[in-house]
Amino acid sequence: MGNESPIGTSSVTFEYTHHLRETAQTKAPNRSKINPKGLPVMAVEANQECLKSNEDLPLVLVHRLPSINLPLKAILQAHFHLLDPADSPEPASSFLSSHAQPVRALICVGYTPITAETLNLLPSLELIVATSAGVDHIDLQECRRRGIIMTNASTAFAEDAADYAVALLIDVWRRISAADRFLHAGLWPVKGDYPLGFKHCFIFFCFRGKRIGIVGLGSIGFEVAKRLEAFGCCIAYNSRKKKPSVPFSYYANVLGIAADSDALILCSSLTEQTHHMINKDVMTALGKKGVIINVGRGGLIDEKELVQFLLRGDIGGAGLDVFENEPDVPRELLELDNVVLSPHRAIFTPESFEAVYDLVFTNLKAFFSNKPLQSVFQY
Ligand SMILES: O=CC(=O)O
Repeated sequence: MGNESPIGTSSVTFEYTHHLRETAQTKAPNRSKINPKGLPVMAVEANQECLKSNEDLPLVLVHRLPSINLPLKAILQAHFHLLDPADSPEPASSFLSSHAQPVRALICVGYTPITAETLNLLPSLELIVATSAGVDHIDLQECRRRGIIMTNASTAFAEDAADYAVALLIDVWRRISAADRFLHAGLWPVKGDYPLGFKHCFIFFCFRGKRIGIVGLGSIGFEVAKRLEAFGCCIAYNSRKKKPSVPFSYYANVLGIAADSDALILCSSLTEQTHHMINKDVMTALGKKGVIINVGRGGLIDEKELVQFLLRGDIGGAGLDVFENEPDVPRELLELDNVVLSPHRAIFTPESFEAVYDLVFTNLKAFFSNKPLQSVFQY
């Protein structure tokens, strides 16, 4: 999720809408104007009124950079007493010191960093609800030490991220973007058919029977597996633990899965343990025809090594939605036809964000009623 507003959907879920309509009708039965976000205007106003009397609602801190919006806020305000330092002229740290001592639950919006210093200002914090799939912007070590529970949005984003990962693989193996550039440049009539081979090597690969190694079989990885199984691929996975209910072959280490795969698809979270897990040795094991797809985080790969492997032809190609120093992309990659690049957009669909609304709302409700949480981050 980028630094711009990550939540820009056109509709909201039934529960929110239902609640808002009810509120709107009670407070102002004659008005039914709809605001641009699809919420009844009166409901939003009614929620603002609620604010005046919402001290009894469960307290939730909104943690966001002022540049990141939370349109969900109007809806949440009807159910929770939201504390949002970004709305106050006070510096965030003094706002937190004076108001946030009793906060037990926090919504972390987008990639707003949560540092140990911020956590120190929140002595009662028990739950972080992240609106992103990745949580590498949060001090995980400190959260673990404090026993803070964290939920992320990977279940909400899983299908869209998986579609994108498969699309990148199709593009790398079937050279769709490269062929598109060839046509856009007007080269078909000049150079003839788009070349099928390069240096004695066929560049288009079919999917049937190809060995796919999924690194990180969480909700996103699992959706990738389902899709590629339907393409006739053989699926294996690497994760911290073997998953007893999963029919795919398990590899305890990434070197082993790389050696036995035609493509590695990275779906893991970035943590201290997974940082640069795709290193020189792993790329060597993957081999000259091997392809890497990354919809996790740039830091999973030693990017400098990746560039060298691609330039030398020591791996077959890459499809990358994420990079180590976004928005900077290594310039060398821009020249390569066996590399498909995308500006961290795998999860950006209105449907995904609608699912995030649901998840955030459901988890906060569950937490304050001592019910089980969804999409709990394991760390
Ligand atoms: O990359 C997207 C996310 O972490 O939500």
